[in-house]
This record gives sequence, C-alpha cells and structure tokens, in this order.
Amino acid sequence: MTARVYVAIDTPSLDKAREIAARVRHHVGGIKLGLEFFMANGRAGVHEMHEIGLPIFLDLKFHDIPNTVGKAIQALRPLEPAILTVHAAGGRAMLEDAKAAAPLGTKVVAVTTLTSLDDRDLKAIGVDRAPGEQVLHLTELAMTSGIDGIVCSGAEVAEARRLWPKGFFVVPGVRPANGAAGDQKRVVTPRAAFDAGASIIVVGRPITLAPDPDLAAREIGATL
Ligand SMILES: O=c1ccn([C@@H]2O[C@H](COP(=O)(O)O)[C@@H](O)[C@H]2O)c(=O)[nH]1
Repeated sequence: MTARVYVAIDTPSLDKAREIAARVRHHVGGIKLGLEFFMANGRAGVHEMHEIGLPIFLDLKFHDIPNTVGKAIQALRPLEPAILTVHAAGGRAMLEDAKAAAPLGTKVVAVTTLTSLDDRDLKAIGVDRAPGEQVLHLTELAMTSGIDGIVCSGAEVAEARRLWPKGFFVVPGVRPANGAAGDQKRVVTPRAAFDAGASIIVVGRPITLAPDPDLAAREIGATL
C-alpha cells in the first residue's frame, strides 16, 4: 500500500528535497514535485530528483489555452514524469491537447476542485455548485476528454470513482488523525482516502515538516 503514497516535497531547496527524499524513499512510492520546487530548480532539478529512483509526479497544474499547455507539456517530455497535472477548468480542448502532448507512459490527471476550497470559496469565484457536485461535473469532462484521471479530495473520491470506475484518482489533502489541516479545507485520513477509492494519495507537510520524516512516513504506512 505504501507504494501508493506519494510524498509532496514542497521546497525551493534542491539539497533539502534530496535529503527528504533520501530519508523517506523506502516508505513511499513516489515523489511529487510542484511549483515551488520547479520555479527554483527547473528541469535540471527534476533530473536530479530522478536519481533517487522513485517515480516523479510533476504537479505544475497547467491552466492556459490549449496551444500553450500542449507546447509546455511537449517541452517537459524529456523529464518523463509518471504523472502530471492540468486544471480541468481549462476545458475539453486543453485536456485533449495536454494528453496528446504528454509522453506515452505519463498519466495526465486534472485537478477538479482544489482541496483548499470549500463551499464559500467556490461561491466567491462564481461557482454555485458545492465542491462534491463540482468535482463530479469536472470528472465527467475529464473522463470524456481522454485523459487518465483526476485530482479530488477524499470526501469526493468514492462518488467520482463510481462515475469513472477505470479512472486514476489522486487524493491530496490527506492528514493523519488529529493532524493540522493548515490551508487544506477538505481533508481525510490516509486510510479513509484509500477505503473510498484513491489510486494514490499525496502527503506533504505531515511528512516533510515532521521532526523525523522517515518515522512520519512509516507511521502513515502503518495505518494503511
Ligand atoms: O487539490 C489539490 C491539488 C494539489 N495539491 C498539492 O498536494 C500537496 C499537499 O501538500 P500538504 O502539505 O500535504 O497539504 C501540495 O503540494 C499541493 O500543491 C493539493 O493540496 N490539493
């Protein structure tokens, strides 16, 4: 089960990222690198992180016109990420172009509704649906656009999987019982995420900010 836990290494420091990855590598299945790491270290940094020997999930959440997203993903091809993200709200043509541009072995998954948003936040950006409804709405779009899966919270993944049994479901916003949510608003425990149908879970700060990241990763693994 721990093979399905990806650690989100959100730091601008390549040394720090390497250190954390080396400490937890036997207790996680992959490494997720996001904007913070990529803006500081670019493609060369991602190449360095490949040395750890774990699959790389490149979480850059592309959201632009189809041509721009397609070209950006083409430029990332040599990095051969296991997984990369786009925003479902970019629309069908963007999702189709993202998938067409990605390397064959790369899963393209669409962020449906960020796990940091709740009902009120959605209303404030003009979305009248509740998070659960919005996730399902965008899951349908993702499924019919030919991409591989979606990103949603553990609160919605069971319904989304019912709609798309063969989809690949990435669940961030995961916290051990009594863990600090921080800026996340739709959180579940690692075990609850898998029980509800997550394909992989993403865990960042509960591991990377722990006094002993290795122990934190092992403790999460023990709950699965
Ligand atoms: O809806 C989303 C999409 C992506 N993320 C990313 O996952 C990690 C979560 O980190 P934590 O420290 O465990 O909160 C982070 O890299 C986000 O960019 C997300 O949280 N929610």
